Amino acid sequence: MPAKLSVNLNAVALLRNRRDLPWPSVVGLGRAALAAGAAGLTVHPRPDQRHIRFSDLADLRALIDDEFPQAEFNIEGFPSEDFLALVEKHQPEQVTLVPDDPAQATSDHGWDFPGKTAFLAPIVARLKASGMRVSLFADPDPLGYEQAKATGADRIELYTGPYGATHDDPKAAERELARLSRAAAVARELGLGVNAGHDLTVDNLPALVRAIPDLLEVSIGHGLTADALMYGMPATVARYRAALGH
Ligand SMILES: CC(=O)[C@@H](O)[C@H](O)COP(=O)(O)O
Ligand SMILES: NCC(=O)COP(=O)(O)O
Repeated sequence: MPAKLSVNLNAVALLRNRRDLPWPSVVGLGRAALAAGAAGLTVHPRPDQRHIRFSDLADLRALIDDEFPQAEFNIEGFPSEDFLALVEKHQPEQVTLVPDDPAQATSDHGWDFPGKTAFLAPIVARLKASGMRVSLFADPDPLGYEQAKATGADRIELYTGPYGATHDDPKAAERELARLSRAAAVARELGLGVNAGHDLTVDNLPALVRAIPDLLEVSIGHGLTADALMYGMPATVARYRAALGH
C-alpha cells in the first residue's frame, strides 16, 4: 500500500497570520486537501503560536469528524505539559513527539533515544492510554532505535531534512537515501512503523518511496504549500499522491 499523505497546514497558517483576517483559511485549505484525497492533516503548534494557533485545533478536529471521518489528525510537538493538555483535549489519531526547543526556527533533529528513554516512556504510555498512536521524530541513525521501541511508541518519523537539502546534488541524495533505507529496515525489524517528513517535495518523493517500500505516512507542508500557491491545493494533492504511487 502506498504511503499515506498527511498535509501539514503550518505554512497556510503562517500566511494567514500576516494580517488580522481569517484568510487564507486553514480549515478551508484543509478541507480542499482532504477532498482531493489527502489521508490526513498535520499541524505543529509551536508555543509562540507563530503559525498554527491553539484555537485552530478544535476547528480542524471538527472538520475531520464532521466531513472526513476516515481521515487522521496528526499533531506534532515537544511534549511539554501544555502540549500534552492540548492533544488530550483534541484527541488526534496520531501524536508525533519532536525534541524541539521553543525558540527553534524549525525541527532539525530527532530524539536522543538512549538519553531520553526515561523521559519519553511515561509520556508515550499516557498518550496511548488516551487512545492516540504515538510516533517519535528520529534521525536516520538506527543506534538508539531499540530504546525508541522500549518507550512503547508505535512508530518513528524519519527526519528527512538532510535528504531534502540534497535537491541539487544527486550523489548526496543517494547517500541520504541509503541512510534512510537502512534506518527504516532496523525500525521495521524492531516492530516500529515508519513515517517520514521534513522538506519532502513532489520531486524527491518517488526516490524516497522506492528506498522505503513500507513507508506508512509522509507529512508535508512547506513544499506542498509552495506548490499549492502555483497550482491550487486540489491539483497539488493529486500530484503528491501520484508521486507516492497512489
Ligand atoms: C517535525 C517536522 O519536521 C515538522 O513539523 C516541521 O518541524 C514543521 O514545523 P515548522 O512548520 O514550524 O517549520
Ligand atoms: N513532519 C513534517 C511535516 O509535517 C512537514 O514538514 P515540511 O514539509 O513543512 O518540511
